[in-house]
Amino acid sequence: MTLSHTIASAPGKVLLTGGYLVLEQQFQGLVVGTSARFYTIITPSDEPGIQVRSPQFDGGNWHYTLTVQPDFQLTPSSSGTSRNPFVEASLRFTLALVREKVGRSAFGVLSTDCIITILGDNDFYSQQAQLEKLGLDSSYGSLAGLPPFADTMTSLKDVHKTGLGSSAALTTSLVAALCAHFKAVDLDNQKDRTLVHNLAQFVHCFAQGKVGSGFDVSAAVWGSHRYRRFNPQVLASIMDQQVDGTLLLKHLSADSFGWDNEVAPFKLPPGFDLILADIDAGSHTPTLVGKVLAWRKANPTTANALWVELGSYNSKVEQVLRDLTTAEQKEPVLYKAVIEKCSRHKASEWASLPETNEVISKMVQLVHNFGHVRRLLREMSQLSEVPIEPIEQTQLLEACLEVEGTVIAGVPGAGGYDAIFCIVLSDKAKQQVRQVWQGWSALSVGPLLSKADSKGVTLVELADVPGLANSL
Ligand SMILES: Nc1ncnc2c1ncn2[C@@H]1O[C@H](COP(=O)(O)OP(=O)(O)OP(=O)(O)O)[C@@H](O)[C@H]1O
Ligand SMILES: C[C@@](O)(CCOP(=O)(O)O)CC(=O)O
Repeated sequence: MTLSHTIASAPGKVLLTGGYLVLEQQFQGLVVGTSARFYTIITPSDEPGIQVRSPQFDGGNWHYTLTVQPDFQLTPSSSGTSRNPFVEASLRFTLALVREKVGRSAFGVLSTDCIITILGDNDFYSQQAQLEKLGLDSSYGSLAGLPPFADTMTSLKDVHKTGLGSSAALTTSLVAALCAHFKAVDLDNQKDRTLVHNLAQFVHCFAQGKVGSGFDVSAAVWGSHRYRRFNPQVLASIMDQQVDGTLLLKHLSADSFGWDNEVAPFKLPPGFDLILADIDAGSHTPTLVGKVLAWRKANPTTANALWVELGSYNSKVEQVLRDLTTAEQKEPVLYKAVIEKCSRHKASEWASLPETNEVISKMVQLVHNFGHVRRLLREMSQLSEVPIEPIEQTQLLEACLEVEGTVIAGVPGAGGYDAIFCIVLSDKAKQQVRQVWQGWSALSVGPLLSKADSKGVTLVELADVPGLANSL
């Protein structure tokens, strides 16, 4: 039987609230999907084996041989550092599970010879080399002029990533594309989507060598949502290279016992635009996380109180954002007028505007609650001596908040010197914030093109995505 090509796409993420806390089931995080996405294209081939290409990278080529008799085995032809753990784990475990799901005899008649092309939106990686080659600065306009899926002119090992979650979006798009290509799932079916989620979490954890919080894979599958993690035990028991398809299907199916993660859909309120910047200084997230957790362990009483207070302000931020969405549905005219009005003033001035109404008071509460979130993150920084919102970032965020129409400015995820996000109310504010970034000399601040996009993993057609066909 021959199959035509299949393309699956999954988004990147920004963790607005819940950094560090989402590692624990007791707490939740607010994660927003990005318009930057990964695409996996599977094309049947006459050449034997599975060839995987990442044309944006030097050395982005891997070849695998799959045998099913006498044992199911995936053998990579590359070795050592040139192997790609995320691609390899996606292929090994997804194909094993697919074979079990579609039935061994049905799988036996399918050809698995194919070419798999992996493409990530430019926003996932620093575009500095392309911009320099073209003699362009790193402004928003220059970035927007680059071709889609531009060559990074470096290897995956050396590329500067921007923190949108490339490995999670890659894993999710590859797992979903394989499942869909071999007709093991229908992504419109909730249980099948849950299977894709559980499998992508397993693959991602296996490839990174530990069970993490999983919010990045969750965002790649479900898009924007309020996230509560799964019990890590659900994966710990099957984290084994030798795990077979039967066991995988049993543990990863939607009905399987133990999956207690929560996904509550979420969208930014109308008129709220998310903009992002990559900070060139960068931080090593695992080091930050390791130090914060070590401090938490050594100081349980202080840390617990801080975690609980921060968790409560994180929830308040989410609730006000939800209330604003409801207010827009109930009173669209008033809501629009308030957004208009607030876009012409600094957030610090909103509390003293002469008008009083429910929407303005929600806007003021949002600013107030997010101020507390940042205060508590700075307290965490000071107590643990980890630069989560370091002073250089505080100064930049405060400058962004001086722009009329900026609602929120913060460090996403684990914080550090990696990135910042702002939520603004107008195009003018967007431009002005980007001007602040461009003129900022204390840190090198590079804008990203991404917007918020709440859509999770999907199948797409070649013609629907500019640049996709040219990259094949
Ligand atoms: N385009 C790609 N093609 C193939 N593999 C990729 C691609 N992009 C990322 N990867 C895989 O993901 C790995 C990077 O994962 P890692 O966990 O280090 O970063 P990350 O936390 O996902 O980064 P970020 O959030 O900054 O994007 C790469 O080493 C590679 O194995
Ligand atoms: C600190 C942490 O909660 C968030 C890290 O997020 P990011 O990779 O910085 O987006 C760790 C995690 O959940 O993986």
